[in-house]
Amino acid sequence: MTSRRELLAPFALPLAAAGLLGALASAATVALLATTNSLLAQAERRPDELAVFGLLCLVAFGGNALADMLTNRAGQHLVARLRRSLAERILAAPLDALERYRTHRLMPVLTGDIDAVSDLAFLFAPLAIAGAVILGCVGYLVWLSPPLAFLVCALAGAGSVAVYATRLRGVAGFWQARESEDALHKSYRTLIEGARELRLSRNRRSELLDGAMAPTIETIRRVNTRAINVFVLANAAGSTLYFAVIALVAAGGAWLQVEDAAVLTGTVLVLLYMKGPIDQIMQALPPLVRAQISLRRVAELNEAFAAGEAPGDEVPTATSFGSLELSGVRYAYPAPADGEAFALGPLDLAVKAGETVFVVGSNGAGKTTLINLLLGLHAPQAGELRLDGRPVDAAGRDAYRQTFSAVLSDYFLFETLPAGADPDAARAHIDWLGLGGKLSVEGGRLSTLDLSSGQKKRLALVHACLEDRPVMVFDEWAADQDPRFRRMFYETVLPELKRRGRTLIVISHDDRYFHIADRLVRLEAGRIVPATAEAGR
Ligand SMILES: Nc1ncnc2c1ncn2[C@@H]1O[C@H](COP(=O)(O)OP(=O)(O)OP(=O)(O)O)[C@@H](O)[C@H]1O
Repeated sequence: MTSRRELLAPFALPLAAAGLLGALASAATVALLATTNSLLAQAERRPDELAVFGLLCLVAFGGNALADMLTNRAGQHLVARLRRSLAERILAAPLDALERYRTHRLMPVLTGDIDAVSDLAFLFAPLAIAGAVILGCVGYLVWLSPPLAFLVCALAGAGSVAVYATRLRGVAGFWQARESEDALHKSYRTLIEGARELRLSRNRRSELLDGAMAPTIETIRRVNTRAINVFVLANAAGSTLYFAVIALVAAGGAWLQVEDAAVLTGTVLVLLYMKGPIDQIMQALPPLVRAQISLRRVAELNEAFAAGEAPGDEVPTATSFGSLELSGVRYAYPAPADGEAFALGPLDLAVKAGETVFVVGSNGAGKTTLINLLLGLHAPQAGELRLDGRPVDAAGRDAYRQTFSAVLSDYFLFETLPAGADPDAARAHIDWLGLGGKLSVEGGRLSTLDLSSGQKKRLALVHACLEDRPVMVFDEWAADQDPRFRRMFYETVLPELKRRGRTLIVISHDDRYFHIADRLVRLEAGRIVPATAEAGR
């Protein structure tokens, strides 16, 4: 709740100003109605009354337009601010928190919910104006005839209570549909990311379409139809009730002892006019409810990533780096529902500047988990990580990570060169890794990323080489290289990087090349075990 208030707080002032302007415009509108009624009742039009009429038109127009423009501006600012602040929070979030949240839950919030929240602001001025017009109209009705005004208010009050109760039922429906939309997003991801596998398997296709997507789509259709029908029913009932009130007023004037014809015509005129703002409020309810739900989701996301990592400023340089150390470090993944969690450690490991360390071991032994801890991507749950003898805490973790350049096993390839990279150096590295005829460097960008998987991996290595970082980490880099480039990686690239003074941490299954390492670190079931003397032969 606090978070929702925090999100909207900066917009309270412009929205309040818009509300005031809206109220001014509404007062002018009600005055216009009164003037119209008195002009209709007179045989002759006085010039001063016509001038007042013109002036009121101007105030109503100006107030309405300004109020709408103010809320539009506040709404656009709100969306821009939410987009930026959520992106910042996601970038600063610890990786574990991001992995726990899951992409299929993240994307609908970043795309749909932020836009829906802006409806709150866009709807504010029209609703404030509509509300003020209704209030003004009621005031005018009371002035015309208190008994008639009382009748109108009693019937309208009863109608509002009925509409509010129905609205609560509709809200529950929208909330249910929103949960299903997350499931739909998960299926969309499978649809796109599993495109090839789905084309190879009819069974998987029908499993996805008929088994997962169709029931979800159907649930959303059913729930949304029902929720909107509830709103529509409430609106229709409100409209009918409204005409019943007008009929009562028209026919029952005598019964209420209203003798003045101008009072009766005035009341009917105001009632007819009031129908517009009342309908406007009714129409705005569904988007308003959706916006409230979206705001709750945005606030949840904001809260989930509230504990971001502070970007420290002390970044080690290639010359200043001395060593990194893990001491008594443990890390366990959350336990799956039907099994035991994998736990790494406790383990101790020190890597000194200029060393080439190979991390080896069987599948699932914990090599990537160890690398994620060394890179500062996961925080140790026990023990300590040290850089040059100094413990790395949460505040220093982002700066610590700037020590490394890495090509991870599920790496992401950027289209642009690393900031500050020399294009000539980039071209030299591209040629060195056999990509010369495949792509070029134009204004800090790579001409294409349409490459084979082995070529993409070489390009990721180019990026890593261009970053001037003291420690380089490779997670099974050579796994998808042909024998020539695999050999080149171990016998040419790694020795060259070592010659340049880089510290190298390499996850490898290529036991033919273990002798390239200064030292082997062997992992088995999450623990470091003594390595045989294969390294540095
Ligand atoms: N995100 C995760 N959540 C839960 N458990 C995980 C997660 N990632 C990995 N694991 C578990 O941790 C164990 C170690 O995984 P890790 O990726 O570190 O192994 P590895 O030695 O790099 O294996 P490989 O040689 O196959 O790449 C595995 O048994 C796996 O089940």
